[in-house]
Amino acid sequence: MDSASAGLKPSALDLLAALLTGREDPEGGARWSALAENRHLLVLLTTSLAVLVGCGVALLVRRSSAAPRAAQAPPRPLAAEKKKDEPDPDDGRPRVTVFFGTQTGTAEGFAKALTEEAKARYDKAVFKVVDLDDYAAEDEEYEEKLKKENIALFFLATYGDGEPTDNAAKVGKVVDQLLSEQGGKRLVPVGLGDDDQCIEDDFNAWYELQ
Ligand SMILES: Cc1cc2nc3c(=O)[nH]c(=O)nc-3n(C[C@H](O)[C@H](O)[C@H](O)COP(=O)(O)O)c2cc1C
Repeated sequence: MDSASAGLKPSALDLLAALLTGREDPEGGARWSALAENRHLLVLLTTSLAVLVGCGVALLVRRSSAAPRAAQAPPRPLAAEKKKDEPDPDDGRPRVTVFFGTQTGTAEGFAKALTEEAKARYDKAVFKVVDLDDYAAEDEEYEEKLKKENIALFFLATYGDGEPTDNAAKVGKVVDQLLSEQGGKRLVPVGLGDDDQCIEDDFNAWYELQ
């Protein structure tokens, strides 16, 4: 039994139910007249209804607009990107730096070929191929950094009268002397190639000696 049929004034819920269902029952007339009598309650109910509908629409809009944005910008991986000059973590493994000085890519190609082969053979060492131009900015910095190298290999092309390439200009001609001055020990003999013949054969001949 609802409040209307009990002869009581309709409750707010009764009125809301009537509004939502649009029901016209015998007692409905009494409900609507009660509504008309209480204009404040009517305003309150319609405002509440509008707010409810508004919240629902806002929720739908937020949900539908949030989905494509998430698809456009996938979350970045949490692991921090390694900076270019960040030192490698010292995990006790031998470190081999393979430098190249090149003008047209030949020396770089040999440096990378040897590194790939060495990586496959010695998986306990860490190999790094380095463009000499990117290694340091000043002569002193080259010396300081070279002192800290563990094992270093150099692939250097020469031009003119044995001149170094542009990217190796700072150390190319003096690297051998520089390293021996710093107490470096020669691990493998110097290999010389002559492009007038077949430089790949020269490289392979040196490589077979190792
Ligand atoms: C203009 C020019 C000058 C060169 N001068 C020399 C030289 O003096 N001594 C030498 O051994 N090779 C010389 N070369 C050969 C290069 O060193 C050789 O082609 C080398 O493989 C190029 O290496 P890159 O591609 O790494 O720069 C010269 C090549 C050119 C094009």
